[in-house]
Amino acid sequence: MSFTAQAAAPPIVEAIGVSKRYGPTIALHEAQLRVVAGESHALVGRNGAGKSTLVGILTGLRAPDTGMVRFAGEPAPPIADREGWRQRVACVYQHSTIIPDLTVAENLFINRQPEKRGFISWPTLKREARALLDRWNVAVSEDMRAGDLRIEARQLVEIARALSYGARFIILDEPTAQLDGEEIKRLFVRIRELQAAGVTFLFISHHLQEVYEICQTVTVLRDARHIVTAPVADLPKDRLIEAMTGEQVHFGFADAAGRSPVRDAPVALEVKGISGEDFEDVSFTVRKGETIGISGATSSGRVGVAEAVAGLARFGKGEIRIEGRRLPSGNVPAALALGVGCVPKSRHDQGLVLPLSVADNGTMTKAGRMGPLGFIAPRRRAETTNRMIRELGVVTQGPEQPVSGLSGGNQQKVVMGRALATDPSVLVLLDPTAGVDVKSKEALLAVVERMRREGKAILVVSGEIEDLRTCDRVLVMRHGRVVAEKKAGWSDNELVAAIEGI
Ligand SMILES: Nc1ncnc2c1ncn2[C@@H]1O[C@H](COP(=O)(O)OP(=O)(O)OP(=O)(O)O)[C@@H](O)[C@H]1O
Repeated sequence: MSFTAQAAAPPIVEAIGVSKRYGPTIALHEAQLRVVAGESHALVGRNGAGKSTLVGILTGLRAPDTGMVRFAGEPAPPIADREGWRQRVACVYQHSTIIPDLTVAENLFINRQPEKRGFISWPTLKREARALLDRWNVAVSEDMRAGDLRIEARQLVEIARALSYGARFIILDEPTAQLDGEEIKRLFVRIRELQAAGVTFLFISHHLQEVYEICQTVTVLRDARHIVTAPVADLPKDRLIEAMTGEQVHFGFADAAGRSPVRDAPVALEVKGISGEDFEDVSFTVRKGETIGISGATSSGRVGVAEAVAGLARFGKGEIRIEGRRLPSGNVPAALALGVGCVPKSRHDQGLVLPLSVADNGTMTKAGRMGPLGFIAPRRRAETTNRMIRELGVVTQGPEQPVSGLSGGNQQKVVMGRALATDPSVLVLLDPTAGVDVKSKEALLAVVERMRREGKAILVVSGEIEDLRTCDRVLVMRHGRVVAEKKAGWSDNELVAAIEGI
């Protein structure tokens, strides 16, 4: 399409004056979005700005209270017409919609298997799946169990599935959140190829540099409202952040570079030669008042080491001591009892019970400590929860609100609050700021710094530069082993080079 034809054509998708409330919460207020065919369009905003609500409306999962959605100038299908929506739009979520126990081919053609006289024709199914994967250049076997796919491959399979329904507009909801540097580079190559082949993307990310790298246009939502839509080239980073936060801000992430090293404080965490499923012979110590980072690619073994310290994963050889006392392998209650607090990797699968309240989630690790038989006296529960809400700045309607209604950043603050509720001496933080916006990130890292000053020993396991900058030292892992150690003061390039082994 020529540039003038493109400008004249109706947008591939348009949301006009869309509003949505959840009880007293206004999730969207007369919001608008206009995505031109062929572009990659970023949708950004702080946690709770209304992005997921808008995605729900654009994909027909939720009806707006007022306003409308149009696709290529035509009104969207009725909500009940799932097939109609699938032909126009798909969303690849952070949490996969793929069924792990089915093969890739079965996942691609779920509920629309080719039939021969009323029976599913397996050879045809496989053949069609192969053709579909080849057409979109997805190098994945159609016979593979979908649960065994890496996240990167799983995302491509989901994109191919959406394209096979006819949709040429795809929403990517934080697609890079669980990928490492190399994987992100490969994903971006594929996005550009698909874009050249006529696919339009709406890209949601809290990593603003990615917006500049992959998108041509950006829309900012703030407090349920549309703030601005502009070419990314016209909106430099400080103005973009200003649009997101509504204030001129200078972010002050804690930085360990100027701090004098902790030398004589007692060792709180001692890890000696431990080996586990994906790591080998890992040793380090963390003193009270010290923050140590572990970084590396997603498959480097960094998560395994952290989970071993938190009791979430087993280790075979070696030993872990918490203030001198030996930690049994793979035993969460024992880790808690010895004084380990943990922010686990996935706040949905391991962290929070979504239907339960802020108070229930926040005090869960304390049951059994506050009273006999795990019963927590209502007054103590309320005190603990209110303190957490205050100290961590959780934005919530109150202690009894289900955490499912909180934004991502506020959910993460509850996970952090829960890790701190037992007053641990060792804190293990896995990707503590994943999926949270710049300001919540700053707030969470300020809490980490406060905990360090109070004398806790902190282990931060992360791929995020800002998280690692709070650390006195960063251990870099590759293929299950610690291969480098960087003292605070490293440059981004230096650390990335160590992580990627360049
Ligand atoms: N099911 C729900 N029940 C009650 N409130 C909700 C529900 N879903 C969203 N909200 C509220 O609506 C507002 C907008 O939330 P939304 O999830 O759309 O924001 P977001 O921009 O996607 O945030 P994040 O970046 O954290 O994912 C928030 O205040 C949120 O708490």
